[in-house]
Amino acid sequence: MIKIIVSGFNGSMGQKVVKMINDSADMQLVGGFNPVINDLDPKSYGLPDDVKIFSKLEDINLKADIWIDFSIPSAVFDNTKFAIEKGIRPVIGTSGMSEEQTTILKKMADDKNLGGIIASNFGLSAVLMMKFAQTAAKYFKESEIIEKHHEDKIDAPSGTALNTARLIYEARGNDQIQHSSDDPMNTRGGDYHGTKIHALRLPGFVADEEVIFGGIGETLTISQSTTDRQSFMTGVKLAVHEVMGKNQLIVGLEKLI
Ligand SMILES: NC(=O)C1=CN([C@@H]2O[C@H](COP(=O)(O)OP(=O)(O)OC[C@H]3O[C@@H](n4cnc5c(N)ncnc54)[C@H](OP(=O)(O)O)[C@@H]3O)[C@@H](O)[C@H]2O)C=CC1
Ligand SMILES: O=C(O)C1=N[C@H](C(=O)O)C[C@H](O)C1
Repeated sequence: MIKIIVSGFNGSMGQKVVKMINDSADMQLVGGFNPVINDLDPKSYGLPDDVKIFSKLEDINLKADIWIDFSIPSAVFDNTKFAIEKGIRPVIGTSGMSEEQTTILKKMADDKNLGGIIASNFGLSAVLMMKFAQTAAKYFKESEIIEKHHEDKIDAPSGTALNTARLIYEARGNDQIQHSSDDPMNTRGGDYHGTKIHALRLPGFVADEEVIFGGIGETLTISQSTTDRQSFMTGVKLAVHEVMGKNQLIVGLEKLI
């Protein structure tokens, strides 16, 4: 049985993850973490009595195999550091970590031979979009990204958009167009590794992304649309199983599928 703690267990994603665990024969929810709550009674969240709810990292004293994190950008680094220090394999979906923070966490986990994953997106359509964009990047030197999310999303641009831009950059190698600085009205988006990113936050969206490549006399658009957060659960479940057999921290679900 794979014993799991869910950080952000009562959020939009956390609730889907809790259901996914409860529906899986080989997984067991042992703990939930959220420092914003006062009520530590599992029954208040519709959870069985044997699930322990924590509001302080230092109180977490459970034996667990996996730490799943869908919390907030400002907390995810410390949460993941805590899990790695405790020898709990991190499966991290929370966005907003810098490349430097990811590098630090990867080194910490790798030094302990601890499996884990940080994935900007657990959805199949987004992961395939990133893979296709990597292929297209070899043939088109210019690209821009438009990402569209619900109005409650804290961070911009999205982790997926940043990861897409980074993968495009890696695929191009040195063959990279350099952009001049942003125009004064800042209507041209932010530049990340040579790809401009435009972030929309509007009611009506869950999570969409378009990667647009421009060439001489032609454009190529790769787009994906998320209409239900349930779509992320296949990837989260796969990640949980995969990291149980790994001894390093993987960055990106595209490395596993
Ligand atoms: N990788 C992927 O595939 C996906 C990633 N995400 C990312 O996951 C994160 C969560 O998204 P979503 O569920 O929509 O957001 P929600 O706001 O619905 O959920 C976040 C939860 O975390 C709680 N929380 C606040 N502070 C902390 C903390 N320090 N530690 C643990 N939990 C905390 C919040 O509590 P309270 O509400 O009480 O403040 C809330 O319950 C975001 O960063 C989002 O970008 C989302 C979808 C897919
Ligand atoms: O906040 C969200 O909703 C999502 N966040 C992730 C991101 O920042 O890319 C993944 C997906 O886009 C949904």
